[in-house]
Amino acid sequence: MWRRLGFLSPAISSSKRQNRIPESLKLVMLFATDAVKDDITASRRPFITFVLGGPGSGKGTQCARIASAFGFAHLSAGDLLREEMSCDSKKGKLIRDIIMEGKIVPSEITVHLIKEAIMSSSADRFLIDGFPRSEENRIAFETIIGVEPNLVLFFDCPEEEMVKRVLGRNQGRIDDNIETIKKRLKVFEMLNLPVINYYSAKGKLYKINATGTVDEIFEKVRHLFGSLRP
Ligand SMILES: Nc1ncnc2c1ncn2[C@@H]1O[C@H](COP(=O)(O)OP(=O)(O)OP(=O)(O)O)[C@@H](O)[C@H]1O
Ligand SMILES: Nc1ccn([C@@H]2O[C@H](COP(=O)(O)O)[C@@H](O)[C@H]2O)c(=O)n1
Ligand SMILES: [Mg+2]
Repeated sequence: MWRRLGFLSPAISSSKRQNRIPESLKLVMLFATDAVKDDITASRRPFITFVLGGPGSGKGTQCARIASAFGFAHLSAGDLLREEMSCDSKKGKLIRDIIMEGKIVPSEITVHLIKEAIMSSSADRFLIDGFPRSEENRIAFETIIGVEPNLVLFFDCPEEEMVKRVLGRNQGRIDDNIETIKKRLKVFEMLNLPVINYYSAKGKLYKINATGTVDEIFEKVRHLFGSLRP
């Protein structure tokens, strides 16, 4: 039924290079006192599921189904960034440039947006879609928000299928073109797989074969969530 993911082998050896924490994030972490963390955890301890997978693996599609079937609030890191990107500001332009390049936006920006979204919601369970995309993302979330995910879902999909899906998406996204997709796939392998391996080693990762129809994949997801008591 559910396979806990064993250690993934590809492209992990270079992950150590990616674990460097930028000075700006170190400062944020220094000031992420208990008082700040208490914003979210003082009155409640929400059930948090991180949803991971390569570009076009079906994260957003399955999250929408899970949200409506199991009462989760769905927060997509990419959607939050795209909303911020549409602001005519220096930060908006920075986000736009990074998304165009398929790179990862500085963690303090993304974690701040997620934190605001959690705080302005009354939900007690969240799907955080497309996050953490890197070890830096993961460490920033744990430090600033002060909680770990209860569960991590990984939609495992062959590259060829992901490329086909993204190119057929047709939602006007600035990163849905073949040049950016190639870069996003590289970034996924370099930066996101180490995070997936980290949660696998912690026994929190559930890997789902993301080939097949939306309904077939959701059947597997439904089985998992149906067995949880969040
Ligand atoms: N199982 C599936 N079979 C065929 N097409 C699918 C399937 N799941 C999703 N799609 C389609 O593939 C495209 C990408 O799906 P989706 O947006 O859910 O992926 P994603 O993982 O959120 O991607 P991204 O990381 O780029 O946001 C969408 O057009 C969606 O309708
Ligand atoms: N944690 C994240 C999530 C996303 N990004 C940037 O947004 C792009 C689109 O994300 P999707 O999840 O909607 O595919 C992604 O390629 C990144 O450029 C990010 O930086 N950090
Ligand atoms: Mg998505």
